[in-house]
Amino acid sequence: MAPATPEAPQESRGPQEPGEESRVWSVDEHLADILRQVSPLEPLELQLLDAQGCVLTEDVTAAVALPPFDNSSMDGYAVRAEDVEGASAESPRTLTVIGDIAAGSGGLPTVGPGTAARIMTGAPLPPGADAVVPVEWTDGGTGGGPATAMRAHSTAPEGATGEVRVHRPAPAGSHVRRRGCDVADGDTVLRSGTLLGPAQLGLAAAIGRGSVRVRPRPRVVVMSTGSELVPPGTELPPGRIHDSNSFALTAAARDAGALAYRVTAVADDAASLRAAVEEQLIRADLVVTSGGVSVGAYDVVKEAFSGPGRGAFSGEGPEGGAPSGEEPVAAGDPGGGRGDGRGDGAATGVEETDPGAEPSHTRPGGAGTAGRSAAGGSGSPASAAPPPPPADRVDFRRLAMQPGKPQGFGRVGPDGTPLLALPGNPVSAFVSFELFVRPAIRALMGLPPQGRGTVRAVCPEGVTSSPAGKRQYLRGRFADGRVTPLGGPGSHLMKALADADALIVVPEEATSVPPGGEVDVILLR
Ligand SMILES: Nc1nc2c(c(=O)[nH]1)N[C@H]1C(S)=C(S)[C@@H](COP(=O)(O)OP(=O)(O)OC[C@H]3O[C@@H](n4cnc5c(N)ncnc54)[C@H](O)[C@@H]3O)O[C@H]1N2
Ligand code: MOO
Repeated sequence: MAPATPEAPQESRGPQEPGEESRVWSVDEHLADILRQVSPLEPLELQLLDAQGCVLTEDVTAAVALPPFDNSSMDGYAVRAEDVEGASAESPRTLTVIGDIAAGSGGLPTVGPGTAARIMTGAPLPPGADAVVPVEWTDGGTGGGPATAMRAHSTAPEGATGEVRVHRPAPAGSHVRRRGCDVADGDTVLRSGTLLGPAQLGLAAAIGRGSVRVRPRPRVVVMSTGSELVPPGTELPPGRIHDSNSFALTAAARDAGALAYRVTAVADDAASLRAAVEEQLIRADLVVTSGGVSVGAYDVVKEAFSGPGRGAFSGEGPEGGAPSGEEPVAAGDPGGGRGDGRGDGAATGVEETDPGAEPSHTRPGGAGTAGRSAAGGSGSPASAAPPPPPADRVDFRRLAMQPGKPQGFGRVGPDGTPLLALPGNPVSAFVSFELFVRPAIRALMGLPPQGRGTVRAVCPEGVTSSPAGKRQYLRGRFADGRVTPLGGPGSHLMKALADADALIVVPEEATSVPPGGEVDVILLR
C-alpha cells in the first residue's frame, strides 16, 4: 500500500497547466496531493451517541472515581469478616439480618457484631461491614441447606429480616469492589486522538460525561454520472444499465466512518452536473463522483470541471449572493456562503437515499469556511482572517495504476470542498475509493490516512501478466498467509469483487508474479 506521507510532485494552485494532463502520476503522488489539501474538520461538542466513530480532541478526565463507592460484587450478605471466621457447613455462623440494601440505596444500616445486611450486586457496602458472603454460601435465611438464590423481595419480604446461617468464611475485602479501583478521581481516562467506539463511549458515560469534543463525521456526497444509468428496482431499457457505483461508494463511505448521501445519477450534461454538485455543497465536506473522467466525447465530469475553473460557483450559490471564489469567505459571515448546518442540508432537485440519523449539531461559525479550519482548531469561529478559499479547480490525471487510471481531484465552491472524481468502471471506482477516498475521509476525521491492513502473502498461483509501469490491484481471497486471485483484471468484473476480501498489489516494476511468489495484500475486511 502507498506510504502514509508520500511527496507530492507539485503545488496545485492555479488552473491546470497545458500538458499537465499528459503526465502520468504515481498512486503515491496522487494520494499525497489529496492529503495535502484535506484538513481535519473543526471539532464540535457532540452528545455521546452522536460521537460514535469520531476522534476525540480533548483529554477526558474523571470527575468521579469508578466505582464511586465501595460496593458488593455479589448478591449476598454484608458481614464483619471476623463474625464468619471458621464458618463451615458443619459449623455455620448464625447472624441476625438487619435489612436489605438494594443497588441505588442511600440510607444504609450499620452492620454491628453478630449482624448482617442482605445486599445486592452493585449496592453500597454498609458501614461496619468489611466483606460480602455470596448467598450460595448461606442458607438464604431459610433455615435449610445451601441456597441457590435469594427469594424475591416482592413475594418473600421476610428475607430482609430474621436469621441467616453462613457456611463459609469471607476474609475482609471479599466480594467488595473498592471505590476508585477502576478509575481514581482526576484520572485521564481517554486521550485526545482516541477513536470513540462502544467501550470508550461507555466509559465516558460512566464518569458522567454527557457530551465530548470530537471531530465530526465527514459528510460525503456521492454522485454517479452517466446517461446510461437507471436506478436499481426499475426495468432496464435497451442499452441501459443499473447504477451500482453510487450504492457501492455510499456504502464504502459509511464503512469508512462518514455520513454519506447518495444522489441520483446525473446525466451526461455538464451544466446539470455542475448545478447538482453546487446544490450539494451545502451539506458536503467531500464530494465523490463516478464516471465521466476518461477521454470519451461524453465524459461529463471532466467537461464540467475542466477549463478555467476559477470562481466557477461564485454568485450562484443556493442561498444566492455567494461570494466570488476569489474572495476570502469569513467564518461566521452569514452572507459568506453556505449555512453549513449539519442535518439541514437537504438539497433539492435531486433524489437521495435516507442518509440515516444525523447528529443534531451545527458547525461553529455556522457558515463559510468554518467547517474546514486547519487541524487542531479550538472550534470557536476563527478570529483571525481565514485563508482565502482556493480557486475552483479539478485536475484530471492519468495514474500509473490498473484499474483506476483516469482520476480527478480538486476543490470546488466557496469553501474549497474537496472533490474526488473516480472512474466509472465499477471495480475502478471501488479500488479508487480504497486508495484515495478512504484516506481522505480519515484525514477529515483526524485519523491516520491508512485504514486498511496490508500483509505479505504467498500467491501459490502467481500472476501471469501485469502491465509494465503500472501498479496493479487484483481482487483476491486471503487465508492463512496465502492469497488467490479472483476473476482477472477486468474492471467490470463485479462478482469477483464481491467475492474478494483482499486486493493483491503487483508493483509497477513487475510484469508477473511467479507461482509461489510473495505479494503485498490489502485486506478489505
Ligand atoms: N480511448 C480510451 N478509452 C478509455 C480509456 C482510455 O485511456 N482511452 N480508459 C479506460 C479506463 S481505464 C476507464 S477506468 C474508463 C473510465 O471511464 P469514465 O470514468 O469516463 O467512465 P464512464 O465512461 O462513464 O464509464 C465507464 C464504464 O463504467 C460504467 N459505469 C459508469 N458509471 C457507472 C455506475 N454508476 N454504475 C455502474 N456502472 C457504471 C459505464 O457504463 C461504462 O461501462 O474509461 C476507459 N476508456
Ligand atoms: O483504469 Mo480503468 O480503471 O482500468 O478500468
